[in-house]
Order: sequence, then structure tokens, then C-alpha cells
Amino acid sequence: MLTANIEKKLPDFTLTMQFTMQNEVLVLFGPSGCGKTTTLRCIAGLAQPDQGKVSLNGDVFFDSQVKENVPPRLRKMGYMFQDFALFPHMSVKKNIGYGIKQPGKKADELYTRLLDLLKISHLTDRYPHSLSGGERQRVALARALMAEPSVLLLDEPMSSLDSETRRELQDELKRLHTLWQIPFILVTHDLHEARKLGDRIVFMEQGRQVEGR
Ligand SMILES: Nc1ncnc2c1ncn2[C@@H]1O[C@H](COP(=O)(O)OP(=O)(O)OP(=O)(O)O)[C@@H](O)[C@H]1O
Repeated sequence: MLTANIEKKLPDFTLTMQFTMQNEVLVLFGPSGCGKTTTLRCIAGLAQPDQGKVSLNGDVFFDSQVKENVPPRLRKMGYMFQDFALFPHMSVKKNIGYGIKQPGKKADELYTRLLDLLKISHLTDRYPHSLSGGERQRVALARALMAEPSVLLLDEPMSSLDSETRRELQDELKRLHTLWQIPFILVTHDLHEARKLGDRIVFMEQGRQVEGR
């Protein structure tokens, strides 16, 4: 169970988000600038709330009252952000491999499956600067999935993909979720995608939840 209680002052409003989720797919949906990315960043530890608490299955990652703030790499979260760059000096293969927790047959199988699924097998020796936006996005997604994280945070992971790849990837994400049974938080601007993938949709405006089911 992931619990997030986040209060963070931003230039135009104070982000105030509070939710608890089981091993489900929660979608954050709302207009540009309403605080979706900042919410994910606070959960991942890439931004610090002014007040609040973030915990996963009883492990406290952030607690303003006791000044606890676990660094991102120890939070066991996989994330893929719009601006989260791939390592420029590493090949695609190395970038994806960076996420591996435990090398071995299982990791090799997952690697092959992800390359195949994301149609990036032919890119493994290339470097990020030579990839298109959509290719970079697919490599970044493979890296996030490769780590077999305890929580997966996805910030518009499919925004630069063509509609067919997007549909396939949506289906695969759903399958992976069923298989792994961990919390997924997905930010999307696509209501169809939100409805297809989300067990729950949180509608946000100006840093607050305005509607949800
Ligand atoms: N590091 C920062 N410093 C100051 N203000 C920020 C920072 N990051 C975000 N903001 C502001 O906080 C608000 C929320 O931004 P955020 O990126 O979380 O929105 P979003 O809902 O993810 O938007 P989008 O859909 O466009 O990606 C915006 O007004 C943004 O300008």
C-alpha cells in the first residue's frame, strides 16, 4: 500500500494531495500545470514536500515531522519522467541495463521481452543523441520496467508514440501490472488511455483533487 500526503507550495498555488492506493493503477488527470508531475516527483523523492508523509507498505520515505527523507535511489521506485534524460554517454543497451537489480536469466528474459515489445532491438548499440523522441521514450520506459520496481511512476510515458505502438504498449502495461501487482501511477492527457488503464482516476485542478472515483 502506498500512502501519499503531500503539501508543497508552488508559485501559483499550494499542491495538496492526499491518497492511499493498493496495488492498482491510479491515473492523475488534469490540465497542464495542475501539479501532476510535481506529485510524482515528491513520491519519487526528486522533489521535497514542505509538509507531509510518503510511505510504502509501512516503509516511511518522507515524513516532515521527523525530518525523514529517503533518497530516490533507495525508494525502490521505477520512474519515467518527461524530462528524465537517458545517460548520454551510455549506449541504449547500457541505459536499459542500468536498471537491472539482479543480473541473471530472469533479467535477460525480461530485457529481451521489453526490447521486442518496445520495438527497440535494433537500437541497442546506439546512443541517446541519435534517437528520435519516441525512441528515447521507449528506451526510458524499458529502463524503468527493467528495474522491477515496487512502484512504477509514469509521466506521460506514451505521448510520443504512434497510435498502434501506443495501443500495444497500453495492453502490455496492463499485463505487466496484473503480473507484478504493484502500484502504478500514470499521468496522461488522454482520457481514453486513463479509462483504459486506470483502476482509479484522480482529476486534478490547481494542485488539488477535484473529482475521483
Ligand atoms: N521546480 C519548480 N519551481 C517552480 N515552479 C515549478 C517547479 N516545477 C513546477 N512548477 C510549477 O508548479 C506547477 C505545477 O507543475 P507540474 O509540472 O507539476 O504540472 P503538470 O500538471 O505536470 O503539468 P503538465 O501537464 O504541463 O506536465 C506549475 O505552475 C509549474 O510552473
